[in-house]
Amino acid sequence: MLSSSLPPLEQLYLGLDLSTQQLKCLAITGSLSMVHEEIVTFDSDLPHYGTKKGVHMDSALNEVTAPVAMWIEALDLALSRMKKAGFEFGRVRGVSGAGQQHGSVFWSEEAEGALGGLDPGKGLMEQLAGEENGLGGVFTWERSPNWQDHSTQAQCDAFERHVGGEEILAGITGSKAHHRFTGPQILRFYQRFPGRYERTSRISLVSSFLCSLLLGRIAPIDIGDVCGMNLWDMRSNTWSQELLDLSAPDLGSRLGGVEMQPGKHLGPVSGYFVKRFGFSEECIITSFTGDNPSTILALPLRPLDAIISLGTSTTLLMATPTYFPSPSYHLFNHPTDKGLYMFMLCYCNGASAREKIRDEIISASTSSSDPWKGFNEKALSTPPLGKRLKTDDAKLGIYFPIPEIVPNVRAGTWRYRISPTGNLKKVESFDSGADARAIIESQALSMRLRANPLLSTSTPAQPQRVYLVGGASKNPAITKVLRQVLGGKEGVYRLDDFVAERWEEGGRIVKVGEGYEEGVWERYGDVLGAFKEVERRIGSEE
Ligand SMILES: Nc1ncnc2c1ncn2[C@@H]1O[C@H](COP(=O)(O)OP(=O)(O)O)[C@@H](O)[C@H]1O
Ligand SMILES: O=C(CO)[C@@H](O)[C@H](O)COP(=O)(O)O
Repeated sequence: MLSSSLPPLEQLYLGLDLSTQQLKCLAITGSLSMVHEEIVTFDSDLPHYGTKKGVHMDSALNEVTAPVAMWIEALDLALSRMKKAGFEFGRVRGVSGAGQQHGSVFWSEEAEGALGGLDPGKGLMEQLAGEENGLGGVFTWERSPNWQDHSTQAQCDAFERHVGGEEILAGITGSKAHHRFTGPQILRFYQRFPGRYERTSRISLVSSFLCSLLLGRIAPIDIGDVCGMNLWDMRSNTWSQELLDLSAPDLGSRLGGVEMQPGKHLGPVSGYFVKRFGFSEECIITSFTGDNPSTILALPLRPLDAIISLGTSTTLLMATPTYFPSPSYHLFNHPTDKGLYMFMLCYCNGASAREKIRDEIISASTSSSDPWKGFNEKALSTPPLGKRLKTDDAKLGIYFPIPEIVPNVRAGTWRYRISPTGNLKKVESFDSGADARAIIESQALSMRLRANPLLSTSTPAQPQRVYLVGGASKNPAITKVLRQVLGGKEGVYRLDDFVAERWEEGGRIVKVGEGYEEGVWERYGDVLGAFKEVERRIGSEE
């Protein structure tokens, strides 16, 4: 928690982020200086939900969900802590926010009445959440499917079969069918719980759910986040009626309208927050969007600039004016700029995969106050591809402790050696330095391979600038290997503070190094074909 004294009457703006592991709440001034930060970490602050890294996993069903009550309690807790710390809610002029993408929340017909009639004498939990699992009549399911869920293969197949294949679905919705996308998830919900679906009157995304709590009525889904559902026709910017019909009866009315106007003022904050926390009646709630669309708004991206978010998921984001859909990546509507699209790659095996390898190769006895020290030393003392001499084999390792999205394969670890003549050989183990380096290299090689269609409009096929954000962006070994593999003509930068002073770069972004290292980038280019072949072999093992 960080608080500082404010000049009198300075107006404030609040930003909320409901991500996988935490609810973050930042208060900034009109000149974008941060004055307060409140973080509720689900596992440690709300341990009674029993989540691990914010979710419950049922490996037998490949199911990953989060308790909706936990999110409601997190909002209660964050705002209560701020009030206790003396935060002046009355100065807040506007609130917006972001949510982890794809997750859905199922409201009953009691929801609108409950949201609009909250008693300021009581907490949110006791009014919106019933006894059983914390939820009563307001929700028809106490859980929300998480983006790491892999339980919807049959439903994804149905989506692609229905339109004539993954290419066609990607053409319509900007993405092929993905397990985590809301359309296939709703189809599974309807098939498993037809009675609950029948009692569902509205369905929100995580972003519009959080917005609804503050607005005191169910908020529309936003134009960027809607593209993570496999239900939105990107060509006409309308719901795809054939995909709605495939998913569940009368789905359109349950999803409601989509907010087409970016950053729209949806209305004043609900009276509940005025009376309970002291918000001004004039405080405006604007559209909330997905966490990735909102990340792209943190920077004035130019063509071929890329943002890589190294959080629970790894995502690579770029802005592009061309709608060129492919099953290999996602295209979303840009959340604020009509006519621009957000290119995205999203990997499940980001932070947790790196942590797992770190814990496997670094014994407890060598642990220091920095849990990454040993891992970093090993990664940095190993040459690119674990290859010291020209006559050595190159080493490629793929580490997916949980099933992966890109490519869509089961959990597992695969290690291959590539001989100087290009022959691939599967092996059981590498030395620990090669493992440390290979996990970062393979995550970066996968991004390079898939971003190539967009990047190859320039020579060499590298991003202009690479901006790194999220938990691992402060790790020097991870950032070094990433820039060696991906390049970056104008260098690689880390955002020290998302909230820049009206985008004055000085002091807010830190150059972590040149992107392009002559000779090294080319060496990684030489193994891209072998990397693709390894992925093909892994896929055909299924
Ligand atoms: N110094 C570090 N080196 C590598 N990884 C780190 C470091 N610090 C934090 N992380 C990783 O960052 C992850 C959390 O990232 P964050 O962006 O806060 O997550 P979220 O996806 O919830 O927004 C943790 O799971 C951890 O593995
Ligand atoms: O599924 C995706 C994007 O498609 C994820 O990026 C989620 O949006 C959650 O992200 P984090 O919790 O890692 O920020």
